[in-house]
Amino acid sequence: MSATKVPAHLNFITGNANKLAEVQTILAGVIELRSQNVDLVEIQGTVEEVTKDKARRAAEVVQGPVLVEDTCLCFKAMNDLPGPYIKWFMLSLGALSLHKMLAGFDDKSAQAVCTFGYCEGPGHEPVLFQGRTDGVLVESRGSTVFGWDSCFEYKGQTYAEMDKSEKNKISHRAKALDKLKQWLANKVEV
Ligand SMILES: O=c1nc[nH]c2c1ncn2[C@H]1C[C@H](O)[C@@H](COP(=O)(O)OP(=O)(O)OP(=O)(O)O)O1
Ligand SMILES: [Mg+2]
Repeated sequence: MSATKVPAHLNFITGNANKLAEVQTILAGVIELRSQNVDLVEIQGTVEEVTKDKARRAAEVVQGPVLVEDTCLCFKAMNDLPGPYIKWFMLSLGALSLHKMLAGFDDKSAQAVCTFGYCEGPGHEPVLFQGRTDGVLVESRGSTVFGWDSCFEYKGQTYAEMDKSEKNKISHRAKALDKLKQWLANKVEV
């Protein structure tokens, strides 16, 4: 694999305004963040495969360096499904019914997984940065503005019940971005 150069700015390709807002906040003062809204095809596979493919497609579309991100919600009782397919369950069930997916199971453990992929350009191998946060799936509590935030409880509070600044300290996304920041700071070539 050829070495990936650490970029001077990032071009975050996403169709999700809530993700973008969190990433902007977390990376403020660290690196310049630009963004483009591109609806990318998402393949089936492991989250690593999905994110790498997303990064390669985005790099092809913009013909340059890109950052993408894929978010999973994994239920222990379902051996980590829905995982990368959580988006489709959210679109069908909505935040108010999502908890019913585990109605038949005692184990409500859930893990939020965020995987960023940075690709230097068409033909380059993407670099991945992943963060995971453990919680439980609960009946919706709090604002339903952002995906399953109101259904994912961490230490007694759902993501939707926390202040944004609190979520951004412990979230799957913050943990993944910590790794990205380290990579930027150390200028480690992967
Ligand atoms: O922190 C989060 N808190 C609550 N819900 C979240 C979070 N992060 C993503 N989500 C939702 C959005 C989508 O229903 C699914 C991930 O799907 P995912 O393909 O990664 O996101 P997306 O299609 O909305 O945007 P993108 O254009 O970046 O692919 O989980
Ligand atoms: Mg998506």
